Amino acid sequence: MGTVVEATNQGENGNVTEQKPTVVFVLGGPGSGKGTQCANIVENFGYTHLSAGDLLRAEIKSGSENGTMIQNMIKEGKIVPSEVTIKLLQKAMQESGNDKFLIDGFPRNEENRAAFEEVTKIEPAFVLYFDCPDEEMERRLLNRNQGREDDNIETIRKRFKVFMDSSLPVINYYDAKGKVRKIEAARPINEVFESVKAIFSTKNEKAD
Ligand SMILES: Nc1ncnc2c1ncn2[C@@H]1O[C@H](COP(=O)(O)OP(=O)(O)OP(=O)(O)O)[C@@H](O)[C@H]1O
Ligand SMILES: Nc1ccn([C@@H]2O[C@H](COP(=O)(O)O)[C@@H](O)[C@H]2O)c(=O)n1
Ligand SMILES: [Mg+2]
Repeated sequence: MGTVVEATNQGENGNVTEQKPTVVFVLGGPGSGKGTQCANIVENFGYTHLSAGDLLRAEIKSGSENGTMIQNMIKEGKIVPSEVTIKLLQKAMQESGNDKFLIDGFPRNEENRAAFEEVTKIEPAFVLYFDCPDEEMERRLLNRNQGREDDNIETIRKRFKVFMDSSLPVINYYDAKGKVRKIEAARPINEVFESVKAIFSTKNEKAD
């Protein structure tokens, strides 16, 4: 993704190479606490938090030509085509001025994963995975009260199924590459963050 990063390196052969941003994918079921913990990570570790879901909701509000399609997909708990989401992520990365990103809720399926890799050539430094039982996630979502159209029991069940069928395989893909850092998420927020801190304090932040 030539447009995201302006910094360059001189390689051993004299070629000028791009310095890629550090990307951490933050995954986990709906309501597992991704957004909550990302806010803590931003405060403590200087990352920029990009929630794919938040970017899609902002796109609806902006009056974009894709707005109705995105809204319908979110209402059904379905995954928006990668092309749309990746463009929003790329734009947000460029505008941030940062080179360290928590990409929350992405990649959500194999199509997201492969397309991001193809378009950006970025490999995540690691994948933070919040593992939480459905009953706890359901309780949290039904109590969230942020006016989200997808926080109703019917859509929540669809989102759980999409997570199991489409998102878990992505986590398994990265697990096979030794990139997954799994967190037990069904604990109080501060306890979860202690585990998160331990991961970000170890030397596994660099890309590749
Ligand atoms: N460890 C926790 N214990 C209890 N409640 C929590 C915990 N973490 C987050 N919550 C609450 O659960 C709700 C969902 O959390 P959050 O929005 O961070 O989840 P999420 O993984 O980003 O969900 P989504 O995928 O739907 O965006 C929020 O109301 C939040 O305050
Ligand atoms: N990569 C993604 C991420 C999200 N969506 C859609 O947004 C909904 C809400 O996402 P949250 O992460 O905020 O829970 C999700 O259910 C999808 O409909 C997407 O399509 N692709
Ligand atoms: Mg969230």
